[in-house]
Amino acid sequence: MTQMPSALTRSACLIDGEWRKAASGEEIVVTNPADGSEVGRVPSLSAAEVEEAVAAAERAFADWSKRAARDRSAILKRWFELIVAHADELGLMMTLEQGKPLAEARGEALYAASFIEWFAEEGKRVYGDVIPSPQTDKRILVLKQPIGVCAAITPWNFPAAMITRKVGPALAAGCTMIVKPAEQTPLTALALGVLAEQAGLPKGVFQVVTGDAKTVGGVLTGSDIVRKLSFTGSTEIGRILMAQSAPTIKKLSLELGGNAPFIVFDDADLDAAVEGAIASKYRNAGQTCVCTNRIYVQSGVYEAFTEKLAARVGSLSVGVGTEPNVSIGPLIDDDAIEKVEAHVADALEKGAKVLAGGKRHARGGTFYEPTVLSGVTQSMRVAREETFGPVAPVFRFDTEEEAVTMANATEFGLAAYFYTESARRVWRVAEALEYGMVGHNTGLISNEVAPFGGVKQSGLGREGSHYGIEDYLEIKYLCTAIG
Ligand SMILES: NC(=O)c1ccc[n+]([C@@H]2O[C@H](COP(=O)([O-])OP(=O)(O)OC[C@H]3O[C@@H](n4cnc5c(N)ncnc54)[C@H](O)[C@@H]3O)[C@@H](O)[C@H]2O)c1
Ligand SMILES: O=C[C@H](O)CS(=O)(=O)O
Repeated sequence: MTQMPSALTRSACLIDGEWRKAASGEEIVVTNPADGSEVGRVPSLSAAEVEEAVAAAERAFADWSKRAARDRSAILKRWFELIVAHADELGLMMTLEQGKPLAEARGEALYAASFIEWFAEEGKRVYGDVIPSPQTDKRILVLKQPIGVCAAITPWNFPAAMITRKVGPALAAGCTMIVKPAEQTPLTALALGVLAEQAGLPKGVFQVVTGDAKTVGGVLTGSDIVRKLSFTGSTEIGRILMAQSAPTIKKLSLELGGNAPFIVFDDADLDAAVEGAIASKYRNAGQTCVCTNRIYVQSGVYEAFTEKLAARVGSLSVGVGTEPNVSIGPLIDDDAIEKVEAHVADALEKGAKVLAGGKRHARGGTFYEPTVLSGVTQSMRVAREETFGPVAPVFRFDTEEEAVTMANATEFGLAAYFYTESARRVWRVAEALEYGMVGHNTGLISNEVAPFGGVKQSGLGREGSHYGIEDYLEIKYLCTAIG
């Protein structure tokens, strides 16, 4: 049985520079989605213990916010280097608690590290403004200052990157951060805490708390000391947290659900489009917020594209993430595979056909065959709901206008993709798609330098890029009389 790397594994929370268990002794068991085996345990903290972390973050803010950006940057760079140096161990931890194949998991560790490296530099370029005054005896300046104590609540599908995409800008800006990871994948978050300590982050600057989501979330959203909440997860929970944050007027960053369309026009490079669809659809077994959820193919190439896609999908290997050459790991839990099954069943009942997969994998558990459905229509659940699994429903369209209208027919607006060789069409379609991020002739758009985020009910704000640090800063206007 593959074990968690002991040097990075903690069964305690990081609070005020100490590794602490819950006074009650209550714990949350962490299991491997591939076989349900226990891979670790973490504390189930009480509200009072989370409050202690909030108080520690406030104490740490006094010094951390006043340090020179260059000094904060130096510590963040050491953290970056340690994450890179431990990418193999962090990858193994993610495979064991989240299920993704080792190669993907190690890739996520490096992706997570890239946000720390990026914001270690961005923190040194938090510039203000000097504005020409309308009065000659006054000077007008704009300062940017760190918000203060921040909290982050993160999802299970990217146990490392969804944390560093928030903690990197927060700490670079001079804020302090308390993270509540998903109950399914807390061990990776705690491992980041181990490396943060080794990097020299002062106590209280970065803390990791685990426990009942409503209990921990209730403290983090209800405390007036916490001035900002950054949440990544479902739109349903995002609405709840937004409402809970209202009484204290918290600044919010919300990275929520998606329902990405993938449009293939008649003039597309079909082989490239198939590879792009594979990359976008089946990454993390389809469990990413920017995964293609609907594939729209123009009539002239519908049969050719679906035939190529089905053949390619048939070559994807399903297995335990620690095994070699595995493309598709298990889904995170029973609820996840039951939702995938329900979406496929609904589509088939309404006339769709299975071109590949279409059922649970012979390995059992939460393994599902990578699936391609043809003959899909807007009346089916896969058109309206985020499947969050390895299912590619392929719709047919005739005109560009029809494709864009169907692509936009959702309350979500995170990512969209389209393939065409027409330069004129690139501008028309990219501007018409109601999404925060658009990929043209590519199915992979995520990196640390670009603004990641959605519109409509996919969220608020942007992460990564030079925009990402703005959400952790307050603008102060200074008017000084010199007469
Ligand atoms: N936009 C993005 O960048 C992005 C990235 C990853 C995942 N997601 C979305 O997240 C969803 C899947 O992830 P998930 O299942 O972990 O989402 P989720 O919303 O169920 O959980 C996300 C986090 O919220 C916590 N949580 C749940 N209920 C809570 C409550 N009442 N109070 C406080 N915290 C609570 C969970 O413990 C977890 O830490 C999908 O919709 C996916 O699209 C979005
Ligand atoms: O689930 C969506 C995350 O944001 C993952 S990624 O940033 O697209 O890799």
